Amino acid sequence: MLSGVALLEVRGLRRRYAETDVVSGLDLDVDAGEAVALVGSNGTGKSTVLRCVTGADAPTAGTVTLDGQPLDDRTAAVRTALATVMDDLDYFPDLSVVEHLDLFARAHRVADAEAVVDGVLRDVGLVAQAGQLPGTLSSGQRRRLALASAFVRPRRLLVLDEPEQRLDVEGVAWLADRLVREKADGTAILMASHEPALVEAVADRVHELGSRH
Ligand SMILES: Nc1ncnc2c1ncn2[C@@H]1O[C@H](COP(=O)(O)OP(=O)(O)OP(=O)(O)O)[C@@H](O)[C@H]1O
Repeated sequence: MLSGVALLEVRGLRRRYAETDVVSGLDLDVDAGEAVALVGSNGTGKSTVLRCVTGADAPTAGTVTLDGQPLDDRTAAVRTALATVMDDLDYFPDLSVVEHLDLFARAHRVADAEAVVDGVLRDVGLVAQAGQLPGTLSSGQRRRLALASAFVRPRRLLVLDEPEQRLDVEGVAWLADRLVREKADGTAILMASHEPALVEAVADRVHELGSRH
């Protein structure tokens, strides 16, 4: 971290669709080892904020910086630092669970990829499904694979859109514990969530969207 500069800084973020400001002037900071949660009713702009942060969408106004530099998802430094789990992870239909994770880890040049993948498979509870193709997984297992894909690669900032989706009660408890460990390892987390127990367990600060940002 540069002194006085949060790892992630969002300033004056505005996103207008047609004639409506979905997000109007959001400021937030997330530092290494911190988690910030975006909460609010359906349609209040949580995913829009996350997409503007990751570069999947372009803000109408405002800035997003990582280490004080404009966050540009085309740069190698940002692609190494930023791990996202959004709604839309696609899988290769002919690669197994373990092959997907191996691919992510090796593409990001993770040292000892095999051991890292083994550990994450155990952690997310997909050891028995390691050889299965994505199309044969349950929806909760596919969600666990999406989360696992973020945990096998380098990361300084995790951006998670409703990471609790489709997880069972035990899975949500595991996720809370895992995200607390991520923070302890110095990872910053920005997440949108509808799960109060997850927010309570993980978030250092909560931004409620939909009222005043
Ligand atoms: N590409 C788009 N074009 C027009 N409107 C959009 C577009 N993307 C999002 N919106 C609108 O912006 C608003 C915010 O959507 P967003 O997905 O950010 O909400 P959310 O808070 O994540 O909701 P949820 O809790 O349902 O996931 C919604 O009214 C949505 O219809």
